Amino acid sequence: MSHAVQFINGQWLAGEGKSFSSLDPAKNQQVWQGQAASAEQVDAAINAARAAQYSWGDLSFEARVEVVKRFAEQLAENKEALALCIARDTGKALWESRTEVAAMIGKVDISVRAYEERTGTKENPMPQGRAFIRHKPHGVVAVFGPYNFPGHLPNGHIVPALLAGNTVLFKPSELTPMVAEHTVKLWEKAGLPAGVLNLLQGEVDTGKALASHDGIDGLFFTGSSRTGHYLHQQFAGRPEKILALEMGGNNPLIVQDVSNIDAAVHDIVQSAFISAGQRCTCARKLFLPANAQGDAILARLIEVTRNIKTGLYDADPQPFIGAMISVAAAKGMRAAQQQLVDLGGEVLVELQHLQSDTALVSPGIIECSNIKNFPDEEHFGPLLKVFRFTDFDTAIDAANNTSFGLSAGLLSDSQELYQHFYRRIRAGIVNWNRPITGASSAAPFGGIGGSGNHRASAYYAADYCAYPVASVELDQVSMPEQLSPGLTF
Ligand SMILES: NC(=O)c1ccc[n+]([C@@H]2O[C@H](COP(=O)([O-])OP(=O)(O)OC[C@H]3O[C@@H](n4cnc5c(N)ncnc54)[C@H](O)[C@@H]3O)[C@@H](O)[C@H]2O)c1
Ligand SMILES: O=CCC[C@H](NC(=O)CCC(=O)O)C(=O)O
Repeated sequence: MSHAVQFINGQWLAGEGKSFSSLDPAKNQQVWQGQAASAEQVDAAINAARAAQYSWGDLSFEARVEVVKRFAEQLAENKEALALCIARDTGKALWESRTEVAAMIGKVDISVRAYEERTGTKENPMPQGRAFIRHKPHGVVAVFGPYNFPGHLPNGHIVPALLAGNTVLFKPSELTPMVAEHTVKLWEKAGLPAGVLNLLQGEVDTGKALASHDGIDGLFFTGSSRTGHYLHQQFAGRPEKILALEMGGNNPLIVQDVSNIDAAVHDIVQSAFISAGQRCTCARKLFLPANAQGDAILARLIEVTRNIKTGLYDADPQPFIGAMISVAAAKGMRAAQQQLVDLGGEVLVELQHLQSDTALVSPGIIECSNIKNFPDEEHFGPLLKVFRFTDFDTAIDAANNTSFGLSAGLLSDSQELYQHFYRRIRAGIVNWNRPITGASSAAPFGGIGGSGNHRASAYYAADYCAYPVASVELDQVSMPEQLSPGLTF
């Protein structure tokens, strides 16, 4: 009998579509198998969400907060099991999976604060009556999640959407279905009413059936710029449906005038190689001065990078990075490295595919200063490209020479240099002497250019989960103190 992996209208059901599975990319073992949701099941889930929306949205905000806080309690009670689930579905080291679960728990209180601050109710005095600004939910929204933070990032849409009174159709990445199932079971234990959150597991066909369905009022997406642009085109001509796109990056990190070389190298490594380079905010391009200090930083970076431990998510001691999401992703990084060599890049540390039947790779560094027309592509893995510069503004111009604009950073002892960098750099996250990964949930999280559509997530997710309603109200209809000219009563 097929595994009941779809959660529709409060019931766990087997999918009616194609069978698919998830492999533990570190151990090359199947950890999950199920059938995708069919178009008919997508339709049924949307109908269930629509049927549940009025009663969910009619609850007081406080009542919705109670349910969401019970979910946070479930996360806390099950944090180790969920962390192991994330590690097995993604390959990421357990120490890091635990931080992802912690981010999921922290998301709840932050989202409650954000809702109240960004979309709460405000009353303003007026001569006759009362003026209010309130917010209302869009209705039925679809949430699409990526594979790299399969718990935390869909959670960053689902929690604010539910708090605002929306009902949700959740379409997780087909690469991490086990995490999605585990998370939705915790929502079920938290007592969400039937139909409020529906899980639609499947591959692209399921995603297309959901995204193209006229029964959704909006779609909140985290994933690649390729898919995001596809969805943006699909929603063209449908301004009545809200679309929030959180997409990729091709992020620069510039270093100039640092006195602590080890600290600079630490922040470069933390920016480029954490999560095996599978974070949207990872540093992809490192700009180093073409001088003795730049040489010293590069030499130390090469030495530290060669000693980075890659390993199984449950190894003891823990590795810095675990496996990438799939063998295909690992091969893709090798191909990207070769493409850059063919364009004139020089391998300083070779990105190696450590075990051909797993996704374990070691991080790589490639000197790309001599590559003309450097490809503006996101290589979503642990491959750092190095560029040497002699003029700081030229480095900033090169850093801005991208269609993306998610994260950027400067490592420098000079505040003046940072103020100049801050004024010139184009990105939604701009850091100084801190890694450019690890953004706070208590701040807006979004990029410009091909990294987003001006709907920042995290603390600003509340903004796209509800629409404003301005009202002027009087307890009884009554005549104004003074009639307008030309009126006779
Ligand atoms: N900006 C951010 O907040 C952020 C965060 C994490 C990851 N990302 C980006 O996400 C990417 C990695 O995630 P991914 O590979 O899972 O992204 P992806 O675009 O391949 O998939 C994301 C989701 O979209 C679905 N999907 C894919 N193609 C679709 C289609 N044609 N129609 C409908 N649905 C479709 C997938 O099933 C999945 O649920 C990287 O580019 C990374 O930079 C961005
Ligand atoms: O992979 C993409 C970025 C992951 C992470 N960013 C966040 O967690 C943003 C905060 C939030 O969405 O709550 C990072 O910056 O490393």
